[in-house]
Amino acid sequence: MAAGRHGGYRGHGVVRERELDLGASRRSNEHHHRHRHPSRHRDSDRRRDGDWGRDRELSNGYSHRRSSHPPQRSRSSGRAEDREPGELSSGSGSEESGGRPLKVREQRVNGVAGVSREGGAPSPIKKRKHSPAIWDRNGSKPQVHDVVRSIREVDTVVAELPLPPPCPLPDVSMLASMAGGRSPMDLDVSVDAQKIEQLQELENTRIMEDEEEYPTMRNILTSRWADADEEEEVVPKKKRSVSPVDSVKRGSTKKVTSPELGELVVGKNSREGPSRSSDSGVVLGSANGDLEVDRGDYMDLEEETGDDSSAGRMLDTDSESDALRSRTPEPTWSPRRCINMLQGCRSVDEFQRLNKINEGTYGVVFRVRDKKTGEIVALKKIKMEKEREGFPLTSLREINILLSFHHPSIVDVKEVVVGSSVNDTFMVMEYMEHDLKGVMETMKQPYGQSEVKCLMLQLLEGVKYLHDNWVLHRDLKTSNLLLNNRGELKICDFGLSRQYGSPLKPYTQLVVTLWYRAPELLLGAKEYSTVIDMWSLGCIMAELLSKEPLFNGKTEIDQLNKIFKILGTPNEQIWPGYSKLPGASVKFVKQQYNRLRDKFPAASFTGGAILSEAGFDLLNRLLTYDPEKRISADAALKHEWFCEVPLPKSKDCMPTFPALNEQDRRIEKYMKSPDPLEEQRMKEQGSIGDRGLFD
Ligand SMILES: Nc1ncnc2c1ncn2[C@@H]1O[C@H](COP(=O)(O)OP(=O)(O)OP(=O)(O)O)[C@@H](O)[C@H]1O
Repeated sequence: MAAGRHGGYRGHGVVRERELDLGASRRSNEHHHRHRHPSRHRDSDRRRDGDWGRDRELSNGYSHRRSSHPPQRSRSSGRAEDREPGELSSGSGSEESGGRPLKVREQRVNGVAGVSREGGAPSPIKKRKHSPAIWDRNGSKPQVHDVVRSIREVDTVVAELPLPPPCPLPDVSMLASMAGGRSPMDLDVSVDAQKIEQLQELENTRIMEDEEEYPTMRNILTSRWADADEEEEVVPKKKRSVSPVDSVKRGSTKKVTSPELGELVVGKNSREGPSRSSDSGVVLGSANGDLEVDRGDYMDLEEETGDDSSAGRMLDTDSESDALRSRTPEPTWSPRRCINMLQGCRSVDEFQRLNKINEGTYGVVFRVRDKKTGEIVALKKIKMEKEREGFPLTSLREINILLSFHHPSIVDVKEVVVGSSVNDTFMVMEYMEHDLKGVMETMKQPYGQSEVKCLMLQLLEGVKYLHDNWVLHRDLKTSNLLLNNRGELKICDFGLSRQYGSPLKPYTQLVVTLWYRAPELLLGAKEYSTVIDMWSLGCIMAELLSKEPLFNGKTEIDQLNKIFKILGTPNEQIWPGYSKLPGASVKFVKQQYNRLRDKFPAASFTGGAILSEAGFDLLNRLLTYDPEKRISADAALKHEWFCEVPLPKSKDCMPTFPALNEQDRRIEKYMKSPDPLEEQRMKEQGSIGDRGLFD
């Protein structure tokens, strides 16, 4: 099975030969070129992005002899304004459509899923979601100093909004009708939509229940994507710890609190570790001194002490929060509601366990056989917080996104199944033989350029699809990229993903595994968008080419130093706005620009990673310091590198490997970047020697 249909594992000692696989490449290039680069696209791309063939200075500060590339359209003035956030589109939201979601038809280009613009054919999966931006229309942001007024305003705002009414608590009859008395396996696409609705209801129910607990914290009750406005909430303050980010911004007079960069506010039993979400419990200090909260972060958390009221559970008491607290009803969460929501799902007993694939921070993944159909699938058991009853909201988000999104580069979630209790909930996913991290650890030589192109194209297609649909993945890394022996790459693990809206809002910085975390996050930027994912893609591209993580820092400071060492220390000139970032006040050693080419030369006599001029240009664009200038997924897909020899390898010709996921994974001995939650836990336990940038 692991050998795939190629009759055996293709070894990886012939990388360079593969580069010369020009026959297939040429064919696929013609095809690729026809579909991916029709002249009208190229013209418009050039108009927008400039001709990258002329001399220019790279936006990460490196002077480079290729062409100047004018800054891309401003992220705030591009798609974000043109298209209503939350509008689901599988197409490329390019300028040709004025940024509106295009009606597209998916097609395979060189074995890689692509999209083409289609005049009128509606996308079968086009779907409108409720936009977080809707909630911003008044531009009002509740202030900490006026919590009581905010409470009233929240009520008013909620009453005004043209969104669906608050979802009723689910009941058995609703669920019975949802399931239609049939197995979820029998459900067709329309019923699938019902399942998604059900998940949305459940997510909303959780939000509502939290609202019941914290009525003053929530101003969005009904939107499935309500959490996207996470930081608009107003929370009474409690000084748990002081963030150097805030110190930098506000000096020593700060009144409100922010945990340290990415600090996780843990539940009542901190020894049990943080909540399911990396976002969970993260409190952000806003520039104006108000306290802003990452919405989802409260969902799964319990009070720190039993006698704390829920509204003030993470925060120090002051008179406002006391007043607030006195109005706060006791938590009313009932696990029964969750159980009800899961009725109609098949039982996990209908699957035969074959082996445990891997255990991540948030779930355990098993390889199983569907007893009914014989199909091999992956089951991800959702880890529940021990400290609190209830279904983790972030797991709901992950299920919700994965059930909603269908794309060849995104792992397909088929259904949700349950065990004997609500604590045993599983996502049934298509089974993939490997993840990219595991594959690279077993490879003797790194991928060649044509293979990297094949993988990067698939990855970019998936990321473009997410961004077009207003979702940030926020944890792109090699272990979250699954591979099968048909050469297909799929993005998984949407545990940290989140919808974003326009205008940009502050989000928690504690996202993205350290090694793949964008510099603006490391430096404490509170507003970020899709380009944080693009930085991760740059790190992944470099890792594919060299088989080594590009920046493997141990702490935030170490990570920044590693980045600066290779790309140079940024300054206001190459990154306008840099000096205003909280972390920029730290005196970093001045490093010269830009040593990336040393790592990826155009030719190598030692068998090291090589990268053409165009490939290097793309890598530089992905690793551009200034987020405004960093390349988008859409533009990256059209990059010249994918059109030059060696052409992207077709998926069918990609190397195959023994299926790692058919064995229980050994304890990982490999260098591993802690994920954001793990990182937080280590910080709390003091096991990161070199404290973080803002500690
Ligand atoms: N559909 C799948 N098929 C095969 N293996 C999978 C599948 N989904 C996940 N895995 C394996 O399980 C691992 C963990 O999965 P996932 O990243 O979804 O869990 P997690 O708990 O969120 O992990 P993390 O700690 O990295 O955030 C993946 O790296 C991959 O090796």
